[in-house]
Amino acid sequence: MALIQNSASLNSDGSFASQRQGKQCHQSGVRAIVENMKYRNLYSGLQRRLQELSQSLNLFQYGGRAVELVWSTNHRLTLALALFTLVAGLLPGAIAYVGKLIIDSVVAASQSQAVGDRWDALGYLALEAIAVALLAGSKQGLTLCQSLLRVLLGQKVNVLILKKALTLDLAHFEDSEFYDKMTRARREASSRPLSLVGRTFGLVQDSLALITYGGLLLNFSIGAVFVLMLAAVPAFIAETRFAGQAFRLFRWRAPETREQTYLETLIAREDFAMEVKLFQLGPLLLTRYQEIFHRLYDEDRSLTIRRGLWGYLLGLLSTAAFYAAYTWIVIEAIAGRISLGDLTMYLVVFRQGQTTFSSALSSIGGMFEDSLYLSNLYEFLEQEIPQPFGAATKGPTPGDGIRFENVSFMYPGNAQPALTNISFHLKPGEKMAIVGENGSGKTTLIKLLTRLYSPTSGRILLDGLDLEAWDMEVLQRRIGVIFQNFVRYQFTVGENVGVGDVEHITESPRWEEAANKGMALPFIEEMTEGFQTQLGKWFKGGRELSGGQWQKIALSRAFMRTGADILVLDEPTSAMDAEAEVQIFNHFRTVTQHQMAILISHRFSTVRMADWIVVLSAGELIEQGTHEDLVQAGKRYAHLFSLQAAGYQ
Ligand SMILES: Nc1ncnc2c1ncn2[C@@H]1O[C@H](COP(=O)(O)OP(=O)(O)OP(=O)(O)O)[C@@H](O)[C@H]1O
Repeated sequence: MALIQNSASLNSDGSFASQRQGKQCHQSGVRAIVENMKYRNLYSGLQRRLQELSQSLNLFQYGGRAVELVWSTNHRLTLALALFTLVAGLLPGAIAYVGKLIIDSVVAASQSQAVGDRWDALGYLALEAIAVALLAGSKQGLTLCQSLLRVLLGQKVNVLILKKALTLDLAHFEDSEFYDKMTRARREASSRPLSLVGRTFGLVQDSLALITYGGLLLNFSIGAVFVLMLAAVPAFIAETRFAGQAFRLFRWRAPETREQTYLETLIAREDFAMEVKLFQLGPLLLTRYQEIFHRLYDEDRSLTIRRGLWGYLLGLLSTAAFYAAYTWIVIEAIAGRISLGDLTMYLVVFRQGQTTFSSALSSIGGMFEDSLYLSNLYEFLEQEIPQPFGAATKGPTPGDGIRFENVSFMYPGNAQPALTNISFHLKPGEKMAIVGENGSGKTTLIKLLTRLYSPTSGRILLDGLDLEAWDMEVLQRRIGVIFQNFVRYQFTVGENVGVGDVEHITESPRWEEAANKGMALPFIEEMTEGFQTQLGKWFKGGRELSGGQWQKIALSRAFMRTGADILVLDEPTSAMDAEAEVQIFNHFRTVTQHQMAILISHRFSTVRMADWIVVLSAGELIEQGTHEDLVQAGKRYAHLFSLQAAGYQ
């Protein structure tokens, strides 16, 4: 910028000088700007590269964390792994050295023909055989430890992930990025950590071998060792950079991978099969799946080709350095300055050094890939989850019931509030119905009441105390709830009812009582295995229920919480026949006499039985009162009621 200003002032000053002078000044100013830009570009390019490199190098820290993880999984196996790595790393150098001793002693023995020299040669031979046997043993030991650790570690990481998942809020499950992290973590839980450990130890082993080779070469020339190490640097940097790029690619494409997984699920899962078949969606879904694959494959191919090409070219540099040093050694041997044994040892060192070197390079590449996984795993495990802070087990005015005071709520990421300024009071023993068109906020209101979400503003009070101040467990014990999308567990009938109160999940008398209240008992008793009948089709002998029967099971589940004084039913009878519905509600009133109940329904025949009705529209409470009041008022409720009544005439 300074230069641009400078050049401008030169031009304006130039009005006093000759035109030529002005032109010269202008030209030199432009040249300076161009030079400056070049340096700046070069500098920022260099800075970017360094940043990329340091980001890539940062990933190495996960090697340490992986070792920690393995250590905490099983101390003994980790120690054994380290020991075998050490032995497998040091022995190749020792074997090369013993090889030299064998040749030298053979040459000496053939020249002297002395018995002692012959025994020396045979002794070295035996030593080499022992070392080779040890090496094979340590490699086998490594494989053994790794297979055992793989199983233990897979289990440990899976449990860590699942434990964390249990602490998550509902909002986390709805956050697609976070959900991505969790699915990726789960997908590769059993293989990646150990693979990283295997590669970290592999790298240590290769490095040890390279160091011992270097040590052997040191006798020959320190310069040669230095040149060989220097020649390895470009290949190392290139590998690190490409692995870093692969990492970034992996992160960017998370949404595509998720889409692929989703398409796989649609095509291959039993719950979607019926609709996919009937709508003939199969070919369309498969084409989409393949398109995503080809897009990803094109990116992968280009990176893989560049990585391979650069790896080969830069590898050639180290090969050239190797062979230059090798030629030097051969010349020294011809000149008789080193022994035949030395020559053979260096030959082994060079040959094995090359293989070890390329194996170390591929370990580094692999370590990066594994580190990506671990960085994702740790990001998931270390995500802070704010814990509910309330600890109260009772409110200041027991028997006050539930109060909503100016409650508003907006879902994270939404532009419109789902609820605005909702206020009402529900007293103990009262039955309240919520009505409103689709999307008016009925289910959201229930989610706030059950504390799956907290209001954006306003308060919800139970017994005069804000829900936020209640101990979460105590609060949840007081509420029995079924949502419209309740879970159809692939468990037995009894357990499907029992999950409503996990502390009594296996108590069959309770199942029976709850199933009776939920009106599921008659059809359960008709099944040959009764409460022991396996439900769903995932497991052998499983039986499928009708939609209405499932709803009765879910309703019974809500009745498992005998201590609950609040019952929340979100469209509990939508799949039931008309007779069952009437029966259920008459029955419902008698079994919930002292409980508060909140009921969401689109059927006015049900709604009219409530003591109090709340009408929602676009997130606002537009009317409330008894059925008779609201019909008389002649507003929205009366209109909807008469519409539905007309449909039955
Ligand atoms: N998890 C969510 N994330 C973001 N927005 C949501 C979420 N769930 C619901 N919404 C939005 O909040 C509004 C209210 O939804 P809600 O499910 O409470 O309606 P509802 O009255 O229960 O509808 P229905 O009668 O169809 O069950 C809708 O506009 C909906 O799009």
